[in-house]
Amino acid sequence: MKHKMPAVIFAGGKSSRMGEDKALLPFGSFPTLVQYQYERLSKIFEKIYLSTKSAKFNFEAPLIQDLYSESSPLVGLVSVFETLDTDEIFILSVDVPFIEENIIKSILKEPSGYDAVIAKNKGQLQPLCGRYSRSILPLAKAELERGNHKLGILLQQANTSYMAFEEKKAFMNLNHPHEYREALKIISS
Ligand SMILES: Nc1nc2c(ncn2[C@@H]2O[C@H](COP(=O)(O)OP(=O)(O)OP(=O)(O)O)[C@@H](O)[C@H]2O)c(=O)[nH]1
Ligand SMILES: [Mg+2]
Repeated sequence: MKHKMPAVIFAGGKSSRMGEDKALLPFGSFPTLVQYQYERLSKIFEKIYLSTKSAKFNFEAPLIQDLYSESSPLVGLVSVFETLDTDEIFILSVDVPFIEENIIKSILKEPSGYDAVIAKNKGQLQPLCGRYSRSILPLAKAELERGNHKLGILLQQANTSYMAFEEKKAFMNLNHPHEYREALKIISS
């Protein structure tokens, strides 16, 4: 059975390190990385939204547009809770194509009651792979108003549960062109 908690793919960044919009890069057998992530999450979640600044995608999917002009995942997070009428969401970044179903499912199994349940891989925080509750919104909004966009700091202040993983590849993050090229080799092998 698919999970009722909505999932949101964050895909509204500037991709300044990639040099072109990474959400729209071809990936695997899909025309874009965002569609690849969307299809994978569709196996787990009933409903998936795309968090973005603009309607830039070439396939049908529900969008949540940013309500603020600054650029950061925090802007996406606040906009999601101010748009959707839902208590909890699962967030995944568009640029982690090798994230595994069992990682997501183990995060979903954690009891609720936290402001956030976030993956930590080899000690490194993965703020865009985790569950967020609406209870984090006042703190998130205050940080946004202060211009402090660091999710790590928000999570430190919140009642956050961290789930430890020791994965080699699953959290590989595509920020630079060489990381995209490496990911293309992995997906085609
Ligand atoms: N909705 C939304 N998503 C964002 C925003 N800024 C970043 N993201 C997403 O958050 C995720 C992680 O951000 P980064 O890896 O830093 O991506 P980025 O900001 O596009 O890339 P850089 O410009 O190289 O930092 C990516 O999936 C981005 O698409 C934003 O302002 N709004
Ligand atoms: Mg960024």
